[in-house]
Amino acid sequence: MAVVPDHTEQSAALFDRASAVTPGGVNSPVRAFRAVGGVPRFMTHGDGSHITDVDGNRYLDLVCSWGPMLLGHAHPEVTAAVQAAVARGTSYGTPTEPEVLLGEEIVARTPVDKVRLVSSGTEATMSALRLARGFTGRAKIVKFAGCYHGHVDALLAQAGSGVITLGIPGTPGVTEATTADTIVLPYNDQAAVSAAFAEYGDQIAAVITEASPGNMGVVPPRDNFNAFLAKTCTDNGALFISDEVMTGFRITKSGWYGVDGVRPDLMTFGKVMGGGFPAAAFGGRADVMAHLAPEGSVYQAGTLSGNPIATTAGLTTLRLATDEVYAKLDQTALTIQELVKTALDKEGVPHVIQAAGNLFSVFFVESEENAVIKNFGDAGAQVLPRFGAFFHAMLDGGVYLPPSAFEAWFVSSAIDDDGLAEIESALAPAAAAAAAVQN
Ligand SMILES: Cc1ncc(COP(=O)(O)O)c(C=O)c1O
Ligand SMILES: N[C@H](C=O)CCC(=O)O
Repeated sequence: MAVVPDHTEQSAALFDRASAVTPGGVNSPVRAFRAVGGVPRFMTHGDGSHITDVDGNRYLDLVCSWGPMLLGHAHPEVTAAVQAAVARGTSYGTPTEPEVLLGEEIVARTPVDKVRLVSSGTEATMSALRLARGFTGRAKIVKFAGCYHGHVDALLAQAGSGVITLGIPGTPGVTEATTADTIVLPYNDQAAVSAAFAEYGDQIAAVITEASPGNMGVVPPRDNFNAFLAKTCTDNGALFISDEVMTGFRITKSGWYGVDGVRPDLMTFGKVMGGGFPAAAFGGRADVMAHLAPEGSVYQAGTLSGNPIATTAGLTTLRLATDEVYAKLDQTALTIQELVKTALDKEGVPHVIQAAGNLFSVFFVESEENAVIKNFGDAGAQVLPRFGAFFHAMLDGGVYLPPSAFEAWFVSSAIDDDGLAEIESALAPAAAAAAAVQN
């Protein structure tokens, strides 16, 4: 059960101390509550569907560490496997069996022939780009506005997630030279892609896209956009890179690939495959992956890559993520969407809920008439103060949402009927709070 938050003194005190030693008081900008205001909550522990902060407030968690905690917090089998692995030793800088097992699991679940393990989604996309450039001998990369692929210099242009949440137009420190070969196009816009290939076709190494974007809110591909991208790349000798860091092993056993079946040349993974530890991966066609060192000459490396604790946590998580788990995640996500819609409709708050499998988000639009969020521009046209009011009322009601209107909501299989009831009772005052905000 959630404990309705009534104290935040300990979080406030820790935030002050954190701000003295860390920029903005956080180690990743999206945690800072900047877009919604208020004190970020410092968590001490999680159990199943809930997380508890230093003041003893207990929240039903719809962030799930931004995706990884598919099975909920402190799952007993994951915890036991990790404890056993830690007792054996934490890192050797040599190959180990768990990384082979995790690699096999990824290859079995997805269309990649070969996979290389890294420690973060950022590393995965950065390495996939380098490999694509090394393989094709070309420099230019196409990305889409509102897609976020981690904080890779060349991919920060018009990025989603914290970049849009904080309204950062471009990132100082990223040189013009670094982004000179990045072509940024509107998402879901086939004509724009065709025009870019007409102009630069023989210079484009790769198109990278979130498999189904979740970093400008959830904006699924329309009209077979991924299939169109894959074909356009093939026709022009470029590689199609599908970033499944957020969607991989979450939306289905493989990811968004399990929904649209479009086979990319390269894929990137992270989040769920680390089971709450830093593990990520990129993989793809055997002939492309063969260009990677030590087999080929495109260099890529990592002291902690394939770390035995992270790979044990990821492998145990994936093995527990059965068809039944995915069915439950889908049903839970559907029920929450229905609850949100009922509450907002009751208060007459215009909104659109968009989903990609069990990932979804709520857009507080000005009017519901013909409202579909297709791209970054549509996502940016929300009535943002409504989200802030809604977010804080949910938090006060014991439900922890992403503190941004531009992020997906994540469910875990640990959410039960009691958890759904907690969400339902938080929603009534939250919808009223959103309704009270004048446009
Ligand atoms: C689609 C996508 N790609 C890449 C990343 C970067 O992953 P990480 O934060 O592990 O570097 C993220 C999330 O941060 C993401 O959502
Ligand atoms: N939207 C980001 C990843 O998906 C959120 C995680 C972060 O940047 O801390």
